[in-house]
Amino acid sequence: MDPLAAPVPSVEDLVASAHVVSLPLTTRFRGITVREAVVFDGPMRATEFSPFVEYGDVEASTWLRAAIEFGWTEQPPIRRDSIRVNATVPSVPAHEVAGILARFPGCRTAKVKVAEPSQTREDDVARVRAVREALGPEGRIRVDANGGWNVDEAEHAVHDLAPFDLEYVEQPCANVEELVELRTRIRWMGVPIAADESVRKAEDPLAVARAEAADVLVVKAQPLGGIRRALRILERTGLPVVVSSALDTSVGLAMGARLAAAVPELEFDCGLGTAALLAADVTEDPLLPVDGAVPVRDVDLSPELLARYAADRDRTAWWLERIERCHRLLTD
Ligand SMILES: O=C(O)CCC(=O)C1=CC=C[C@@H](O)[C@@H]1C(=O)O
Ligand SMILES: [Mg+2]
Repeated sequence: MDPLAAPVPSVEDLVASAHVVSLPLTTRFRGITVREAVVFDGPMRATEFSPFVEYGDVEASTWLRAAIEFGWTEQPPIRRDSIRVNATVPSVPAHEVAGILARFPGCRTAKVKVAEPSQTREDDVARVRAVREALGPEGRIRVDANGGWNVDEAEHAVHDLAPFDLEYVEQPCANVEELVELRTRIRWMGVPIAADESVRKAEDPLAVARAEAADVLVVKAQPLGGIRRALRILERTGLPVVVSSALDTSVGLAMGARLAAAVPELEFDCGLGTAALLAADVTEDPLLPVDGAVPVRDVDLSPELLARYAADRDRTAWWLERIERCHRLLTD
């Protein structure tokens, strides 16, 4: 039994407090235009369960553990009450970049999606160039390939993108061995590597640090099983951290902000500004970036918005069954 695991409420309690929503996005992101999520009225605060629909139950049950911990238990002490965030730029054509950045007022850092399978390296270069032009020389730019390159492709891409002055390249290749190889090859270019999927989807989230495959860790509260587990992973690796969202509603973003607030040292801006990519939310007071930061606070659910964006009957039934299966995995 994991000493960090919060007691699991009954499935009846979970289902009774669940609201399944379907929120439109402003821009297509990781192939979706609608974000489905479950938010709960937890006894401590509103909380969220939103593993992507294609994830299996074992992976999704880790996200449920996080939801329960946040909604049903006290949280670790915080060290800051506001978190600087990056703008998140989906794999849009270069001419749409300025419009996206305008949704993230005051953000000095932008994370740019690259390596989209249907696009070319020239598309990536054009998008990153447009971001550099918009942010000016002081801006910080990081790119995220979501493991989309092999080592050679990644080396060429970093070579082409380095002139725009990259803060780091996130998950350039899919696995840890490739990251190690790439890290050796690009060391002379001075572009650090950040690991995301190699932490949040790995059976052993510490493997990437042990292999010295990355310079920075991207951590997300839900996929890592909650704030306490994420903090424990960070403690054990000692690497600098970027806390990021999973394209959550403002409720999940509040969980992420809470994690970012509890981290001992936070030198990088965090990927928690993504409420700006949602065209609708579950609260009247969303966790949108203001002056380049989001506040660390709980979020009040809006009954009116929950009703307006409620998922249809079939999707609601699908999510409630998923909760039941994940609950069984946590209690068996
Ligand atoms: O980090 C950010 O700026 C926002 C979050 C973000 O990019 C992601 C959220 C959810 C799923 C992922 O494909 C993606 C990521 O890979 O980091
Ligand atoms: Mg990522």
